[in-house]
Amino acid sequence: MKKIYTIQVAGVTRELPIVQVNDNLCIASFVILGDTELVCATAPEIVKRLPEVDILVTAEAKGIPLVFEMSRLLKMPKYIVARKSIKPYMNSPIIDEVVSITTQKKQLLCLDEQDAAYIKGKKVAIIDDVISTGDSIQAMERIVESSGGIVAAKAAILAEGEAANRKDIIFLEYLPLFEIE
Ligand SMILES: O=P(O)(O)OC[C@H]1O[C@H](OP(=O)(O)OP(=O)(O)O)[C@H](O)[C@@H]1O
Ligand SMILES: Nc1ncnc2[nH]cnc12
Repeated sequence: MKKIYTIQVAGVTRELPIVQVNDNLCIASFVILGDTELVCATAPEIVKRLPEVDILVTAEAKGIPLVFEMSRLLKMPKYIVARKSIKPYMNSPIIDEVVSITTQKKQLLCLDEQDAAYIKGKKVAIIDDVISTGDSIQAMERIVESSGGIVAAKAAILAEGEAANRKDIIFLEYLPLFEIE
C-alpha cells in the first residue's frame, strides 16, 4: 500500500499521509488546520460556486478556518460553529450526534441557543473540509433545520469516496478511499 496520496486543489499541491481508520479502510489524511495557503486558495473557489446565502455554518474543528476565510470574502460579519461538546457557557444548546469516518464513534454536535436564534429564517450554507460518509453534514443539516434555518447549500473542499457521486453537494476535488485487502 502506498504511504502518500498527492492531491492538487485550487492550484495547491499537498502530499497526504495514508492512515488506517479501521480494519478494512485507510484514508488520505487531509488536515487544513494551520494550512493558511490551502485555506486561502480553496475558500474563494467554494464561494464562487455557492448560491446566495445569509450565513455559513460548520462543525468544529477542521471546518473553522475555511468558514472564517469564506465569510471574510463574502463580507459576512459572522459565521456559526457547531461544537462537539457542551460548554458551560452555552445556553439550552440544540444537541445531535455524529459518527464521522475519521472518528468512528459517536461525537456530540451542539449549537448554542443564541446561534440557533441567529440562523432562524435564514438561508444557510453548510460548509465542511471533507464530506465522506455524509454523516457530519447530515447532522449539521438536522441542527440547522431544528433551528428554523433553510439549508440552501452544502459544500466542502473535497468529496471522499462515494460522496463524489452526490448531486446535492458542492466540492472542488475527489479524494479516494483505500480499502485494505
Ligand atoms: O462525512 P463524514 O464521514 O462525517 O466525514 C467528514 C467529517 O470528518 C472530519 O471531521 P472529524 O470527525 O475528523 O473531526 P475534526 O474536524 O474535529 O477533526 C471532517 O472535518 C468532516 O467534518
Ligand atoms: N481524508 C480525510 N482527512 C481528514 N478528515 C477527514 N474527514 C473525512 N475524511 C477525511
